[in-house]
Amino acid sequence: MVDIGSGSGRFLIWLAKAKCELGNYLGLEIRQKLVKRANCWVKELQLDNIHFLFANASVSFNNLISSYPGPLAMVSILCPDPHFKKRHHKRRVVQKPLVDSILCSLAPGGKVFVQSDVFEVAVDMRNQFDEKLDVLQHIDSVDPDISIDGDGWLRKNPMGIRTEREIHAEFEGAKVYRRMYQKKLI
Ligand SMILES: C[S@@+](CC[C@H](N)C(=O)[O-])C[C@H]1O[C@@H](n2cnc3c(N)ncnc32)[C@H](O)[C@@H]1O
Repeated sequence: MVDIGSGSGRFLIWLAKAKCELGNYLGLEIRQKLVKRANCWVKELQLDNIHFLFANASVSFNNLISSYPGPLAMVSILCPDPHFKKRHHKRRVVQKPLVDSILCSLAPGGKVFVQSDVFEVAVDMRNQFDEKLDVLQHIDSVDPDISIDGDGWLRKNPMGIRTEREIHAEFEGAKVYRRMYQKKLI
């Protein structure tokens, strides 16, 4: 699993501890200090199934992942930086080339999980992944236990582990908008 913009690493470290049977976890983060600190925690916790890499995912995702032997089970992009100003939207991490690379690297049945507490950013991510509904399907059409609200957002975090930003946003009373997709089997 790859978490893009892993921040403090909280989410991925908890996941790697809780679901060690599921495989390997890689966090990509553009802030080197956060990467260093997260890898220190990994060492202290003696986890051998997780690593954080200092990388600009927009530029390096494809290269990094193509050197990994085997397809990905999941890619998450959780509360990415919003870059509110219109002229800065091109700095948002979810752009067409990244979406295409993610879809290429996912195993059939592999999942993409995106969320944001900023509605406009969530809609932007949703639009970009909804454009790929020939390859992907939204998880509510696959898993009857998944509940979505009237606007198509997941009612709760399906991973059961929250990110740092998510905790902060929910503590402040904000809604977190979530979508999860699964790559079709054929
Ligand atoms: C708002 S924080 C959210 C962190 C974490 N996902 C969470 O939900 O708590 C966004 C993170 O993405 C990182 N980031 C932004 N652009 C990135 C890029 N192109 N590649 C990798 N990380 C990036 C930022 O440094 C920051 O740590």
